[in-house]
Amino acid sequence: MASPDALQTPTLDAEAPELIQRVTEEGGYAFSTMAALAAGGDLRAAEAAREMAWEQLHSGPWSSVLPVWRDAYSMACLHVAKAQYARGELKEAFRVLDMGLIMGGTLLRKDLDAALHRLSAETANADTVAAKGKDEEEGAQKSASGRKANEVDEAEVLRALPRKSLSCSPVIISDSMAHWPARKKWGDMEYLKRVAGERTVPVEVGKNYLCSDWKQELITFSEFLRRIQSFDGTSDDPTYLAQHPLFDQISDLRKDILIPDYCFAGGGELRSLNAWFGPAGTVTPLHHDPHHNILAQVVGRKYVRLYPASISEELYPYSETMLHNSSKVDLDNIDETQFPKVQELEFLDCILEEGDMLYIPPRWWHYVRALTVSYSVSFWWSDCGSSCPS
Ligand SMILES: O=C(O)CCC(=O)C(=O)O
Ligand SMILES: [Fe+2]
Repeated sequence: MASPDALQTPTLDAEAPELIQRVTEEGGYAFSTMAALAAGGDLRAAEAAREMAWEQLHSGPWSSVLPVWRDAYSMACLHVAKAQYARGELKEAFRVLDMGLIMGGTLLRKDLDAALHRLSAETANADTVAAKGKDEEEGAQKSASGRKANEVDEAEVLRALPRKSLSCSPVIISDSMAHWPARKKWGDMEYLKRVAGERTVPVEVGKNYLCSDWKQELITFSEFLRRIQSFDGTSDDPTYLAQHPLFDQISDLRKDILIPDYCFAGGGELRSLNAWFGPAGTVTPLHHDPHHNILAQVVGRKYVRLYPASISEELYPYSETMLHNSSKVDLDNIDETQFPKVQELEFLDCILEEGDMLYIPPRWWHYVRALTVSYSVSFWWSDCGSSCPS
């Protein structure tokens, strides 16, 4: 049951008049009227305001959405959640606040976080028990060189990468995260359900993001964990919580990880922390990123294949702007007529074991396949000009 006192929203209370003024200047008269009613606790007005802001967020490409509408969306979410909370509708309030964090602007983030914190504390003792499943383990198979990426010769590649300090080459860093609380806690589904079960997260469903039937969904973390447990690799497509800033969204999970010191070497600046959680069989197709990356393997194992930035043209990057950092080559099923030389290209590969971190230099191509249920965290950072040669 919700406690009688309301969810506190100090930033909203302070910023509301100016925010409403700015929305009105952008023509959002109806929104402003509804927001004013919502401030008095009117749930239907709050929902109407949220709908209006949602429409604005979907009125064109994301980059053209005015920031004021993103803040307006957060504002409406806070009003909806407050009204739901007052009615004891805690699950609904969780979802709405998470939507505010995922889709909204930065202005009211503190209030969204504080409200979620309050809800989490109140539901901490809720019954979250469910059957614990077995991790799916995909056996690595022996094969000749020029093998497909899903045919891993474990003996050959295991720990094939050199172990040394960070350089311009990929390197595995072992035994550097034993002290992370996540290493002990995340193996326990009940813990994850307890701290994040009610939270809404964006997930990807499909073979991989380059496939036509790939889609995105918003589901609760509990539902996500249920899908991981029940995924058998045959009937459905895997659900992948991929490249999501989960730790900005769920502060309890952020407490479980530590930023590796390497990310600050050379005066670098941290760019993003992302979660990559999923069942065995998720694939991130061959692509490259502009930043330095430490991919930390907290739970489970992953196969990673890497090609240097210097051979980019031989990997047939897409020409479209959105996909220019992805390769047209499907490493799981290489089309040899279209890409005859790819089999001959040299690559590095490894199995990233639980507790390992992999340093991936900027613009190095990488393909990643989960061999078991897998929870990884990536840390992207930029340096100050002394970048590795491409
Ligand atoms: O783990 C994965 O599936 C992909 C990770 C990745 O591409 C990255 O960290 O940049
Ligand atoms: Fe990547």
